[in-house]
Amino acid sequence: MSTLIDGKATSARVLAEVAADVGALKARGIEPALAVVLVGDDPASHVYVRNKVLRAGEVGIRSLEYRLPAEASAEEVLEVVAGLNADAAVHGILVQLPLPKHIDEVRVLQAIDPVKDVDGFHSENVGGLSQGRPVLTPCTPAGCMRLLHDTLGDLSGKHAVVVGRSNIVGKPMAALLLAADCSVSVLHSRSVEPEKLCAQADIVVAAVGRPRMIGASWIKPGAVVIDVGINRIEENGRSRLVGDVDFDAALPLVSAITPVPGGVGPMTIAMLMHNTVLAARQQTGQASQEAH
Ligand SMILES: Nc1nc2c(c(=O)[nH]1)N[C@@H](CN(C=O)c1ccc(C(=O)N[C@@H](CCC(=O)O)C(=O)O)cc1)CN2
Repeated sequence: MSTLIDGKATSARVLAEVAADVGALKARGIEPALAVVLVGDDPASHVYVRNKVLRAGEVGIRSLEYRLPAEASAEEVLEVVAGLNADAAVHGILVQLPLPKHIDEVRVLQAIDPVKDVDGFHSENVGGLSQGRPVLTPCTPAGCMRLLHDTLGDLSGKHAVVVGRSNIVGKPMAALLLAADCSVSVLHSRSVEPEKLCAQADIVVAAVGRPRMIGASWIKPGAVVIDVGINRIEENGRSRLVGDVDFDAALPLVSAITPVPGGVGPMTIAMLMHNTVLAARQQTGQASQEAH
């Protein structure tokens, strides 16, 4: 029988853990604070930022919002980031992506102090992740790992296939699976016969951004499937969200699968709160032994 991996329930557990950690920090006089920088008027980004601020409030994290117009210059964004880097009362900084096209994303992300980089996108954190150092880890892949550990326990020796090689998901996901002792293959647009490779996987992580691209022929019976895709499509005259995996085709084959929505998505924001607490601990000398 196939299990549905419930990201909403798992994210609620993560948020409850974070709230307890925040309470412990506050008892020592430390109030974790997260600054969110939003540039432009992408409607989805506005929803995500609103949800980040809401979740922060729910777990007791102080949040600060900086909204800049779509025509803001890179220098204006960098000035905001520099101010937040210099503010000792701010422990986490995130710049919501995507940025407007005229702003060099890498330049902005590299300007964030790596110890406050709660998205884990700075090259210092990216490099640390691939070296297995305890750094701040990108939230979506960290959320996928939590779902995988809760589903399978030890991942050691499993063959994991990551479909997609983005900097935000595919590459850090591969690094985390490798750190968990999986054998990892990363498939991308130039891969030859990708479905044949994918059909050998015990674990499939789909992060390509193409609605229902991964069908039944890609899935080994009994595999665990984590669908990172969030694609809005029109179907039967209605707008709806679907993943990168053809859920209905995969369901009878898999041992467990994340739905879209309600799978990986809610984990992203929960792990952001988790990272903010880690960052606050590290900056105030309360660091735990926890890595990613
Ligand atoms: N600075 C960042 N920018 C972006 C990130 C990121 O991690 N850091 N990730 C995405 C957007 N994102 C968070 O920012 C995000 C995406 C999706 C969800 C989510 O909960 N999805 C729900 C469905 C929501 C809906 O109805 O639209 C789900 O899948 O159940 C949360 C956060 C790009 N930018």
